[in-house]
Amino acid sequence: MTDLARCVAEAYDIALPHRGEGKVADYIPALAGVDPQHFGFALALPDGTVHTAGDADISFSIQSVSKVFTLALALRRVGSALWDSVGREPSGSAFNSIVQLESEAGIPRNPLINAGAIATTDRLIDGRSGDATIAEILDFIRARACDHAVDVDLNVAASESETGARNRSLTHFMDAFGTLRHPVETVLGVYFRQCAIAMSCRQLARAGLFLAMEGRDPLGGEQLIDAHRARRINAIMMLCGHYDNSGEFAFRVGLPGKSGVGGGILCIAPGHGSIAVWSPGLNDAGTSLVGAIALEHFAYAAGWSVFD
Ligand SMILES: NC(=O)CC[C@H](N)C(=O)O
Repeated sequence: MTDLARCVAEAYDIALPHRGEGKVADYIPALAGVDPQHFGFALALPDGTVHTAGDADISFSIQSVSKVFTLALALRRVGSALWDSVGREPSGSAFNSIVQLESEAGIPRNPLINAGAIATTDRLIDGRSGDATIAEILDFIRARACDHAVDVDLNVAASESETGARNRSLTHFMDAFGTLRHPVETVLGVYFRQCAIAMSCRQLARAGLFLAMEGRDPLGGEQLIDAHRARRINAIMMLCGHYDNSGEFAFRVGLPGKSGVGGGILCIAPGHGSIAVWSPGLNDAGTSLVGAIALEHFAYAAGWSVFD
C-alpha cells in the first residue's frame, strides 16, 4: 500500500464509527429516504490513480457541490463580468438565507450560497435555453469524471422543484432587484437539475482534479479555465464552501471544499489531488458529519492542509 492509500484507509476507518450520526436532509423529499449508513471516500491523483474506500462507486445527489462546476463554467463564459451579479464574501448565514439580499440590493454574497449559485447559473445561461445550459454542465462534468454515464436524477430534480418555495423566493427577490437576465423558471429549471446530478465519489473526485491542477485537466491535458481562476475558485471554496460552517471546516480540514445536502463533499488539495466523500448524515449547517471527520484526518495524515 502506498502512503496515500494508507491515509485514505486510515481516514475511512477513523470516521466509520460515526456513520449514521447527523441528520439526512428531508426538505427535498426524494433525498429523505437515503440510507444514512452509506459512507464512501475517493482520492483522485493527477496521474489518474484513484484510491477509494467504502461506497465510493455508489451514486448520490451532488446537490450544492454542483455550484463549483457552474462557477467555473460561468467564469469561463462571461469572465469577470460575473462579479456584477454576485459577490465573493462569506455570508455567515445558512445556505438558503434571504436576509442579506434585501440590504445588499439583490446581489448575493458569494456563488456558493443558493442565491449566489442561482445568480451564477443565470449568467451561465447567457441567452441560451435551459436545456442547452444543462447539457453544457453535464458534458463538462462527464468529461472530467471520465464517465459519460453521469446524469441528472430527474426524480430528485422534480422533487426539489415541487418543494422549491424557498429557492423560488430567493430567485423572485433577485429578479425584483434586476439581478437576473433570464426568466425565473428558466434559471430554476437549470439550477434544480444541476443540483440533482448524481455521481459517485470516484467520479466526483476525478471531476475536481482540474481545480487542484491550476485549471488544467491532468487526465486529458486540456487547460479548462485560467490558472488564476482556479486559484480564486479555491479561495471562494475555502471561505464560503460550507456556509456558516466554513470557518470550522477551514479550521479543522484546512482545504478548499464544497458540501452538498446529499452528504457529498468535494475537497481540493492544490497541487496534490482531489477528494470526494459521501455520507448522508449532515451537521446543522448541512455538511456531511462523517465526511468532514474523514477529511480532517486525511488532510492531517497526508500533510495536505494548505496551512501546513
Ligand atoms: N446545500 C445544498 O446542497 C442545497 C442545494 C439544494 N438543491 C437547495 O437548493 O436547497
